[in-house]
Amino acid sequence: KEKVEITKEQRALIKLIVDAYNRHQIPQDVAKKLLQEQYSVEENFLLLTEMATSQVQVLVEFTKSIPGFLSLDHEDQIALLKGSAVEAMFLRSAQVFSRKTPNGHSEVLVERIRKSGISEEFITPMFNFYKSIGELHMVPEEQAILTAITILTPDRPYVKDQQAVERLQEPMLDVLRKLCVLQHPQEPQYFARLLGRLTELRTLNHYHAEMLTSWRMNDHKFTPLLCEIWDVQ
Ligand SMILES: COc1ccc(-c2nc3ccccc3n2[C@H](C(=O)Nc2c(C)cccc2C)C2CCCCC2)c(OC)c1
Repeated sequence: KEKVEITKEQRALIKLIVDAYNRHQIPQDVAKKLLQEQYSVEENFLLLTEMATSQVQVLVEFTKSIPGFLSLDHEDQIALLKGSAVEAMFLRSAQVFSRKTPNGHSEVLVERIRKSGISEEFITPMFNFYKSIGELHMVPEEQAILTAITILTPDRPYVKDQQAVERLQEPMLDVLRKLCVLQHPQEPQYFARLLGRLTELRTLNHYHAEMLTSWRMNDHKFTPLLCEIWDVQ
């Protein structure tokens, strides 16, 4: 049985990524806000665009802390951020969703999201994803490194030097694989299941623009940053 060991360098990499991930957290009060009261469809849409806008700003700061990212070609840096922002948002939403909200409250959260204004057809795939993330019971290290791996996806549109991105993603994949083996010894397939979530995440990418434009209200306003990141307006 191969003895899995995290090297000193890998421990330093984990610490660097986790610190950056914790440093750049958006106010987690969105779930609390949602539990407090029922908002109108318009208020929910505004809350969503505010949350998404601040999430993109947080994502940029987190990404800048990934070793080697700032040495990539500048246009490739933009392509990686643009290509992963929506996935990072859903990953973050899934983590907020599956965080231990006091029991009984998660039904309230589910109801609030169901009635938020999002079109019926997107609720099932979105909740399926949140549930599949929740079932993994990821530890914070895994969440932070999985987000870094999502950002460092070499085959995003318009990335020119994919090899350079692969060289940054590989050490992250290696350290995540070791973490999974050490944190979930009973589940040898845990690492594979974790990566499988990234595939599910990409499918949410396809719907996200329509999720927004089909929000049950008229004249959807987006911030300039969101127009950049989301394929809307
Ligand atoms: C594109 O369509 C989406 C995207 C995300 C959600 C979403 N899933 C959530 C799960 C738990 C808690 C809140 C959740 N959100 C929204 C939110 O803010 N997500 C969020 C963001 C955006 C950034 C950082 C962090 C988070 C949590 C609430 C926005 C206000 C209406 C209700 C959803 C969504 O719900 C209908 C539709």
